[in-house]
Order: sequence, then structure tokens, then C-alpha cells
Amino acid sequence: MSTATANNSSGPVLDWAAGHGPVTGALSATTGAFAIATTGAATSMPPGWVLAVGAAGAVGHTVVGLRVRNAGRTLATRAASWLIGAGWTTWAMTTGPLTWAALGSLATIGVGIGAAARSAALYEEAREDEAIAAEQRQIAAELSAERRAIAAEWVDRIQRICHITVRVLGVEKWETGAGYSLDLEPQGGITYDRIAQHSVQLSADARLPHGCTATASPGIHQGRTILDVTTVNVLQADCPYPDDYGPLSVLTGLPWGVRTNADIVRAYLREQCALVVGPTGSGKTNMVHTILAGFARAEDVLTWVIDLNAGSAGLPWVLPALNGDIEHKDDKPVRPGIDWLAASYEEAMLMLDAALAVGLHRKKAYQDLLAKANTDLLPISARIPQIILVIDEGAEILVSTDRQMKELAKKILEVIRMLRAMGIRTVLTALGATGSVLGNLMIRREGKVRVALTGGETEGMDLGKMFPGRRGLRVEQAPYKGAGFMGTPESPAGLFKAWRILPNQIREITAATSDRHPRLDDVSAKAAGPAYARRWDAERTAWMRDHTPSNDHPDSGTPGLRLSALNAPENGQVSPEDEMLRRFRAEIDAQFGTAPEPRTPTTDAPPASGGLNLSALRGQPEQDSPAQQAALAALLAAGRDGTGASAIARALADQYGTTRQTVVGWLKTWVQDGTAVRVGEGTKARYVHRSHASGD
Ligand SMILES: Nc1ncnc2c1ncn2[C@@H]1O[C@H](COP(=O)(O)OP(=O)(O)OP(=O)(O)O)[C@@H](O)[C@H]1O
Repeated sequence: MSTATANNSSGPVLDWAAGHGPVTGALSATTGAFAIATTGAATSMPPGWVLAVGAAGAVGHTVVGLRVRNAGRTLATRAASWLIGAGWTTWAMTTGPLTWAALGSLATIGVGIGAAARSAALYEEAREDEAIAAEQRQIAAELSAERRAIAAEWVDRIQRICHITVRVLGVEKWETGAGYSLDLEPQGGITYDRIAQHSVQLSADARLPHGCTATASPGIHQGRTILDVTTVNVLQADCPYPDDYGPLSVLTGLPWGVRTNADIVRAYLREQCALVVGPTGSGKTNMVHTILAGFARAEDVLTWVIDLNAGSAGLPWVLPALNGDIEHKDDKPVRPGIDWLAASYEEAMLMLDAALAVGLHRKKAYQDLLAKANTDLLPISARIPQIILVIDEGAEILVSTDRQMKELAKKILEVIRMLRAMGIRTVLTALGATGSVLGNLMIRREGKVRVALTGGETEGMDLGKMFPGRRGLRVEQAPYKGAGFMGTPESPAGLFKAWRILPNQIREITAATSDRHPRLDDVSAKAAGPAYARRWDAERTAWMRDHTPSNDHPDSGTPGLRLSALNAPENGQVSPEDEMLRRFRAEIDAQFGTAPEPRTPTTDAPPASGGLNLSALRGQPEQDSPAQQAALAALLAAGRDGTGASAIARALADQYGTTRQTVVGWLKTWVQDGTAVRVGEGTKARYVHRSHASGD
């Protein structure tokens, strides 16, 4: 009978699928074990048999559990129950099952198995609940048939290509009709990048048209992924710059273009610098204008542009104001869309020195303000504007081996490294995303707003270096002008199209924003000094006139620019820079007693007695500016040894901000009209005033 029970204890033992609760399961396991032990001991069954039965039980239950898809935890509990039970039985049979120790330990095992089974059952229940809830959620989401089809298609595709199981929590079709986004939950703790790295294969498998991609990016938390799938190539078409020229702020982001789903991409440059890479013909110049448009529209940004390629990046923002092409509604002069434009090495040096001086002075002068605002980031506003230096082909300057370029590079890097907190940032452009540009630690660290305009150019376009960690970006995806990739700390790198901005829009924006540009705060203007205050002076902007289409403008007969009108007080208010300029001019007049500038007809004060007597230089029509007269004085003072353009420019730079380029122009004229003589060749070339040259 008992043997039969033992053999038939296969009831509970062999009925692997029999349902047991935590109590009956434990009871069955322990009573079964007890029965086998007592019978086994009585009939001298070899204890090894019991172990074999236990192992078979464990395996049998596991197989059945797997078949009915029990959780791993439940399987483990059942298998463990079998093995523990078998272990006890083996021991009890050899030591005698009817001892207190054997009975006590059997009871303990029973309780243990019961508890384990209970927790496994609870877990199983929770799992079932979760599955039902998920199913209900899925149903509740009421995905349309089309969405469901999309979801199913991508679940299958991701499974095949990435070998990842994903749950689709949502499918959103873009309003533009250019694609859709999937909200995914990869199973097994897998993050978005595992899908992102298969972007190319996924796009191909989905038979997406050229220029369309499936791009994975992080979702709402680390366990979720957003997969953006473009189905229509919007990069191909032009996206005109929106004709809303309303105010912007550097703090709330400046729009630079659109994503393939028509979302606007913004650059947040309060703390970041930017790098815009675009080979010739990719639409880089257009992009620079779009960027300048954003800065012009901002109420808290002053834009300083360096373009050593004849200033062409900044000229469209200056010339219409310079030539008086645009009328202000109140007949007031129109301010240029940018605040300073440097096209030469000398002017760029002045600008960078001014930027550094402003930054360093702000650090000291605004200590109180920073303490009050409890921040180490200068609070930028229309009253204390951010200065953004846009340096066209600045990345090339950084890697140049030319001596002058190296000097510029040093200062650019200083600005990038030191002036973030004080509200001075840079936007550098580059012709290529080469290792030498991106190898620069300062660019990598501080310039995380990045754009790569490809225009189909693959040469020197290392997207992996431009957007580290972003997989699946390929130049071939954006073979159109103005199209490329943009990534910021806020918006992961992805396809993007720069707005197309036309010259008439640049003029319109210049006019619309003329009253909106901030003025450099007093503290900063003081630090920037005359180099800044006199940035629009005739001799410093003479080169711009070469770009003026016609010289028959009523004002163009005088060397002064119409921009000088900008120095006139507006609404009776004198800006700090205007005031400084006035004082500065008064100082020059007092010191040098020079002739008045042609465009300041009222300053005909007599020469101060203590000043240099430059009256001998008067009467020569071309020496009509104090700076030019000072240059001639320097030439005279250099005696028979003579001097050079750089030395003269250096001597004048502090007071007049005169550039070497300007001095070169004067020297050339003086050589032509016999005022000066050029001696020596090449780097040894010197200029000697004719009074010394003709003497002994
Ligand atoms: N965002 C854009 N959308 C549409 N077309 C564009 C865009 N940007 C540029 N283009 C087109 O490409 C042409 C060249 O653009 P752009 O002058 O900006 O290029 P670039 O890269 O600066 O070239 P280069 O260095 O030769 O001046 C433009 O005349 C225009 O037709």
C-alpha cells in the first residue's frame, strides 16, 4: 500500500502540471518526502534513488513550467522544492525518519517551501496583472488600424535587425505628413543607442526614400526610445526664413532651421559656443546670415563679426545702413544689423582684445550684481547684453600655422575658455569637420552647438567626430544645399535644413530691428575703450566703401560714413559709447590740436598750446584725420631709419584704433605723392619721410 503510495506518489510527484497552492504544494512535497523516507527506510531502498526522483521532479516541473510560460522565479522555486525535498529524504532514510531532528527539519522545510511558493505565486499574479494591464493600455490607446500596422511592422523590423524586443507605447504621425514617431520600450534594459546604431539598416529595410531616416533618440527616461521615421524628403525643398521678425532672446533660444518633422531647431548660446561646418557651396554663407538674423532679432545680443575674407559675411548687415539704403520710419538713422565688423587681422585683434577686456572687467565690476542674483553667470539682458563673436572660417584660424593667425587663435581660445560666465560666446564656422578642428579640446568642450552642412560633400565630413555618440548619420542623407545635421545639448543631432534667407530679408530685418539692438553696458563700453567706440570711424571702415555699389551717394563724397549719424544722441539720450566717443575726440583735439574731422564741422577749436604742433601737416587734403596726421608725425619722428606700417599702426592703435591696413593705404599714397620714400625690399621695407630721405 505504502509502496503503491510511494510509486503513486507520482500523483503529486509525476503530475508535473498539477496545480498547487503554497500550502498544498508544500504539504504535498513534505508528506511525499516523509512517505518515501519512512517506506524507503523500512524497505531499505537505496537512498540514491530518492535523489534521482527529486532531480526528475525538478526537471519535470521546470519543463512544464516553461511550457506554460511561468516566470523564472516560479520555476526556480518549484525546482528548488523538489531538490530540497529529495535531499531531506535521502538524509532521513540513512539516519532514520522518525527522529525529532528529522521530523523538525521536515516541518521547517515544509514551511520554507510554502513561503517560497507563496511569493512565487504572488509574483506570477503580479506578472499576469501587468500583462493584462499592458494589453488594456494598448487597447485603450486605440491605435488606429494604420498605426497598429506601423507599430507591428517596426516591432518586427527591430526584432529582425537589432535583435531587440520592443513594446510600442505610441505612434504619432507628424502634422506635416512627412513621417511619424514611435515611442518604444526596448525590453531587457536595452537603451536607445542599440537601435540608433542600426539606423541605416532600419531605413533600408523600411525602404525609405533617399534623404529619409529612422533615427532613434532617448525617450522620456532611459528605458524608452523615440524612433523618428521620415517618409518624405523635406530637405530637398527650400524653407524660406519666416517673415516674422519678432524679438528673440539668447536665453530662450535662437531658431536656426527646421527638422524633418518641421520642428524648429534652436541654439541656446548663453553658455555654449557653436561650430558650423560647411564646405564651399553647401550653404554656409546663407546659414551664417540666418544666424546673424537671429542675433539681430535678439534684444540681448550684440554681434561682432570677424571675416578675414573681405568681411563678406557681415557686409550685408552693414552696407544697407551704411549707404542709407533703408529708411527708418522716424527718419532716424538705421543701425546696422551687427555691432562690429572686422575684415582685417588688425581689426580682428582690436575686437578680440576688446572682448577680453570686456569679459575681464565684467568679472570685477559685476561682483555685486552676481552676489545679489546669487549666481556665477552674469544675468544677461537688454541692459547687459551678451556679446557673440561670429568668426567666419574661425576654425581654420585656430589650426593655422601662420604667425598672425596664431595670435588671433590664441585670443579666440581665450575668449572661449574664459568668458562663458561673463556672457561672451563665439560662433565659429569651418570649411570641414576635420580632426584638426575637432581635435581642439576647447572646441569639443565649449562648442556643443554643432551644425554640419553637407551639400553632399563627403570630403572632410567626419560626422562621427562632429556628433560623437550619434550613430547612423550619413552625409548622403542630406545631399542638398542648406541641408545637413544639427545637434545641441538640448536636441540630439539629426537631419536639419537651414532656412533660406534672401538679401531683401536681411535688409528688412536690419530695418525692423534697428531700435531693438541693445547698447553695450557702461561697464563694458569703458573696458572696450576707444577701439570699440571708434569702430565705425571713417578710416576704420574705409574698406567697406570699396564694396559700396555706387559712390555717387550724397554722403559718399565725404570719407565719413552715414553711420556716424548713429553717434548722434537719440531722443536726447547719450549712450555711454557716444559719450565716450565725444570725450575721446575732445581729448585728441586737446592733445594734438589737430584739424577737425571733415564730418564734425563744429570742432574748429584752436590748437591747444601744449599739444604737438602738427600745423605743418595741414593743408594737405588727404591728411584730413587726426589719425592720419599722427601717422605722418610718426613717420617724421622715425627720421632717417624710417618706419613701417605695423609700427605706425601699433603707435596709433591705442588712441585711434587705426589698423595696419589703413596705414598701408596712407603710406602708399604718400609714396605716390612724394611725401614718403620706400626703402628696402620685402620684410626689410621701410618708409622714410621725404624730409629725411632727401637730406644727407
Ligand atoms: N538653406 C538653403 N536652402 C536652399 N538653398 C540654399 C540654402 N542655402 C544655400 N542655398 C543655395 O546654395 C547657394 C550657395 O549658398 P551659399 O553661398 O550660402 O554657399 P556657401 O557654402 O557659402 O558657398 P560659397 O563658399 O561658395 O559661398 C545659394 O545661392 C542658394 O541658391
